[in-house]
Amino acid sequence: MDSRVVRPFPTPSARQGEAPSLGLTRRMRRNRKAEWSRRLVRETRLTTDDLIWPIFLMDSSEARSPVDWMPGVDRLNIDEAVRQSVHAASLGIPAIAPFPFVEKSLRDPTGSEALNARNLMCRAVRAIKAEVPQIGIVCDAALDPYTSHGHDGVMEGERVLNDASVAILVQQALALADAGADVIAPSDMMDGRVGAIRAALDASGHEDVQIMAYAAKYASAFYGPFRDAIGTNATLIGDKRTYQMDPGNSDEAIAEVALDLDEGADMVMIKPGLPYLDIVARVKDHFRVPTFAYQVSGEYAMIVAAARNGWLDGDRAMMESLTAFKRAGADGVLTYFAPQVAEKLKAAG
Ligand SMILES: NCc1[nH]cc(CCC(=O)O)c1CC(=O)O
Ligand SMILES: [Mg+2]
Repeated sequence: MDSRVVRPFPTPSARQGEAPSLGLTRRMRRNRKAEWSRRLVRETRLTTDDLIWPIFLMDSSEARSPVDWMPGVDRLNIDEAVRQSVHAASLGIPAIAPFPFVEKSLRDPTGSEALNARNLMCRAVRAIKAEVPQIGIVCDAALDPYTSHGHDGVMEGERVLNDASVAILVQQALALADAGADVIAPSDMMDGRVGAIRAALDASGHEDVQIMAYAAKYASAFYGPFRDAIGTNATLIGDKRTYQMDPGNSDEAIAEVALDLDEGADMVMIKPGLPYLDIVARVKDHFRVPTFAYQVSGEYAMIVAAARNGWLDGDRAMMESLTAFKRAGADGVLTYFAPQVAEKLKAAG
């Protein structure tokens, strides 16, 4: 050990000037002494270009209805979703990711409403594209908003079927692409769906539609508030552990990402976000491809709930958590905070 660091500590009563100097060569605090210097040495920054904004859609004459488990987040009707997309584009947010709250009467065992070219998602995508063509629209491919059992695929008894589900997801993806989706984001975790969707998109003139694969999606408790937002907390039977990943696994995430890239994914995603930053870092280091993370509903709810109790500074926790995604290697983040962050970054200049 360096002898300089074993000197006796100055007594607590000693004032700074009177204390014997530790004689340090390197003082890490020097670069932190003022804001200009902290700015100069900062390694990562969050920008508006890093944001994808997930929004919730509903079929309603009301413009908005609050999501109880996500304070500050509302479901939007199509007109309001268009207005909010205009707002997001004006703030410079590159893309939105709509999710539908589907009427209970439209949910059935096979999620057939997902294939309806006039369903809520398809109508919203068309309306947004017509009004704000410059904003990217990332559309989820999964059946859970549409199935009476709340699973992302179709079932036989207790089992969620893989290949039969993929056949339907492909049709759903085509309906979304026909409506004008820029990116298809399969969140279902069936095996082989990226390749099947890619082939079908290519065969139908949608070569330019990108795929953002929810490649490493874990069976997580942090999706709770999302299931309130789209009404699957009431429908879901059992859990999703036979298709979403086990939270204990890391090598398996590498295998999942490798498969999705081989099958044609343009971008990959890790989900949830903050509890899985090790996976984000590992995937980015390993593959060097566009890598995204989803700061999911439960992460949003934790920050907002604590902030509303006065237990933490919500704005700072929001910025810090999102900067952490960038530091871990994410190229961008899906976050319910997107418009707040964009406003804040704009105000800061
Ligand atoms: N295909 C379902 C889906 N797509 C996005 C989320 C969660 C997003 C969030 O919690 O914010 C989920 C939930 C789930 O798998 O049950
Ligand atoms: Mg997979």
